[in-house]
Amino acid sequence: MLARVRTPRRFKQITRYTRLLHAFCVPQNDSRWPEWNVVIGIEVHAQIKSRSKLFSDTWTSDYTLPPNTRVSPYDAAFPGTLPLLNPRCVELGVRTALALNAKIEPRSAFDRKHYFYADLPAGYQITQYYAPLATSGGLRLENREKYVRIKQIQLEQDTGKSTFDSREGISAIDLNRAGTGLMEIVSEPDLRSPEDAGEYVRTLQALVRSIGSSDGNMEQGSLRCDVNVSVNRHGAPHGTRCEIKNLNSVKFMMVAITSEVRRQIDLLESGRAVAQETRGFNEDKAETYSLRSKEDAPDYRYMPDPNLPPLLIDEAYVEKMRNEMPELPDATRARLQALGLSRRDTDVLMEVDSGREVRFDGEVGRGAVAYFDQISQGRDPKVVVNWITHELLGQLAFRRETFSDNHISAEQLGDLIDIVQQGRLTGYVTPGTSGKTLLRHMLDHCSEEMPSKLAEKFSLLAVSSDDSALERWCAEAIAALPQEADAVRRGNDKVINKIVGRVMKSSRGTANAQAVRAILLKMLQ
Ligand SMILES: Nc1ncnc2c1ncn2[C@@H]1O[C@H](COP(=O)(O)OP(=O)(O)OP(=O)(O)O)[C@@H](O)[C@H]1O
Ligand SMILES: [Mg+2]
Ligand SMILES: [Mg+2]
Repeated sequence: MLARVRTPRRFKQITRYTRLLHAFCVPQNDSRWPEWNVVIGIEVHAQIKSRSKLFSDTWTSDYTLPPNTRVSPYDAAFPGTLPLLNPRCVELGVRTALALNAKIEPRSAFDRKHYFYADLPAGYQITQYYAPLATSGGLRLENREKYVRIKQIQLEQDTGKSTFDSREGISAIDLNRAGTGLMEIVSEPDLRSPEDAGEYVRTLQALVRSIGSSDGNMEQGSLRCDVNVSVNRHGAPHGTRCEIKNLNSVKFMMVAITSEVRRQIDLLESGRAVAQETRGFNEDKAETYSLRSKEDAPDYRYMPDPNLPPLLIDEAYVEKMRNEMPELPDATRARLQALGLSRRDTDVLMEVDSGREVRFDGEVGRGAVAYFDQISQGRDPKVVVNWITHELLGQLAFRRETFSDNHISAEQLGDLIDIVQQGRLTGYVTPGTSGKTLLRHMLDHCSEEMPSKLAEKFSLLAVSSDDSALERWCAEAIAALPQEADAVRRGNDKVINKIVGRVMKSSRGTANAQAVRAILLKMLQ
């Protein structure tokens, strides 16, 4: 007989590391480019979700505000104004670094990166170049069994926005965004395909959202990617990289990488070389184009910012942040699956959840996972998830609404699930259908009324056999049908169905026919 041996933890760890090692070293055979290895590293810029900007006390804005309504003299680089570091931005940066398992540097510093552009009034951007906030982290890609190393995380300022009006021939400058805090999260070149890159950005997006450090909204520009791509033949060292700037959708990023890989392979196969350059992406043509070559790369003249002291972070602060960390997506997934939810249901809940608001001051998240957690207290998790993902989300989708439009509270949905599960709903339709009808009614009519009360109002609650209403209806039916009643008394049992029918009619279908029959028989004995 085979003995069952528990796999020691260390062994499991070693297997995992071997797998990781393979991800780095083993050539990937991709049928799209069978002879080539693709190497990708991504710089993600995530806008920090703080109330005020990185170095001024002006409130951060979103794209809906009129231009230049959130600008302080500092943001506009008026002479004599000085930066003052916003501790909230540091806190959210540290939380992000912890979520990425990175090492928080006890001493980091701010530098000036000089370049001239109309949306950068000071002529330099404050960033962390020589000493970043955090280093050597990593992110696990659940669906691709991959671990991507994170080189560093740094804090920096966002720029303003310039829009060129080609008819008038002028540029319009909006400084609302100028000075907003950004986290630049730089990966090592560990990604090997457009799909890896897509999964990496989505996972990172879910992570920053789950800890509330960024909206991570690519369409609105609060998460932007610079993607570095190179190709090499199997076994050869990494090739020369090109950096594609400012991609703001996962889909376009994947298209941009595919097209860039093909361009580089075509160059190399025709005997030419790939020149290191910065490139843009044309969405209409699905092509990348050259912005500037390495030779034209601006000299940023980095220098430490003389107005900002080094940022010192002690272990006690990091420990405090670590203790206050909310549940991270990996842990949430594991917890939900341990409750018996299917992978699909878990994914749906977490996907719907990703737009959630999470605050650290004790307030609970308003997302789908929090909703599920609240309702599943004391109820069957699988039944609850079914009501949320199938019934509720299904009806919301039918109404072209999303989860954030849902106004049914956790208590209300919990109550609805209870009355359906306990078989208290009945009617001419099946209990499940009545439940769905009630749910639809609740979505149509925003109210705080509990479903059990609504069911009572609409006579959808089953009347239990000990209910006095039942006996009253039975007595009334006997009085209304004296001949039939006599027939039953004389032993003609079949006639009782007519009296039962009468009672069911009085109860508008809410009575339990078996119970009615039993009561009638007792009364007519
Ligand atoms: N051979 C390569 N192929 C693809 N990507 C690479 C390669 N070598 C490095 N990279 C990636 O390029 C990126 C370099 O980013 P980093 O911020 O360090 O420097 P940079 O792009 O030169 O500076 P800047 O922040 O000014 O754009 C990293 O994500 C890294 O993983
Ligand atoms: Mg960079
Ligand atoms: Mg770069």
